[in-house]
Amino acid sequence: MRPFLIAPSILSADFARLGEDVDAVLSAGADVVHFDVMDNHYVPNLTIGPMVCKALRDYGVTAEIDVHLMVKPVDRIIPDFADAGASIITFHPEASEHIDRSLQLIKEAGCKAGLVFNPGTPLHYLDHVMDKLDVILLMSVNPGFGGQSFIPSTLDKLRQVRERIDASGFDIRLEVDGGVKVDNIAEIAAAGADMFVAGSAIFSQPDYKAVIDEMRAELATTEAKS
Ligand SMILES: O=C(CO)[C@H](O)[C@H](O)COP(=O)(O)O
Ligand SMILES: [Fe+2]
Repeated sequence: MRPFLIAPSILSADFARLGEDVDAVLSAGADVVHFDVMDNHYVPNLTIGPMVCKALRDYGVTAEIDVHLMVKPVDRIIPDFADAGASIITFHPEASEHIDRSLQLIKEAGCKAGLVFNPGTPLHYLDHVMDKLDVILLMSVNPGFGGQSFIPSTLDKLRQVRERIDASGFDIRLEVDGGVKVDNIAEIAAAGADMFVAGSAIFSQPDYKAVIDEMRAELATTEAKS
């Protein structure tokens, strides 16, 4: 399995000083910036768009930016995020009229592409697009808000997707998003995830490095077992 990646969700960052907060979490050892885009239509919340992504790039953020689109429709906003410096763009298949086309648009724009599955979304959307995926993101909460509790049935879903990825032979990251914390990250990794979004668990603490170090220590116990 590939090295574990920790991706703080900036949904829980301080929006009044976003550049500094993103710098701080990256300096604390985070790998990827998870960027939650909510449209008050597909999900009942409204957050940030391409201008904020570009502002982070202009501020000097060079880490990968993982744009999690919780929007409907999907396609129109893809080129804007690519131009704004997104590295990875993921979307929810039920929010797209044409999943294959949306994936192609992301790739043509030069970004890595992924599908996101809500806790109740079936995995059959993977059936004919595995060759086009760089990331599969399993939501472990219902999308729309940070600070929710991890839904335990996600562990079984992770195991199923891990099997599908391994059987496919494709190089696909398995990302998990929602309620990830120090005390459950090892179990989540053991179920097959290799990329971990954590918002409130990191940004609610004064010392980001301490939390990220604790997460890595937990992940190391999983690595040692596998
Ligand atoms: O996509 C999301 C919500 O829709 C967020 O990325 C997610 O909830 C992260 O926040 P937390 O770690 O606090 O659960
Ligand atoms: Fe997210």
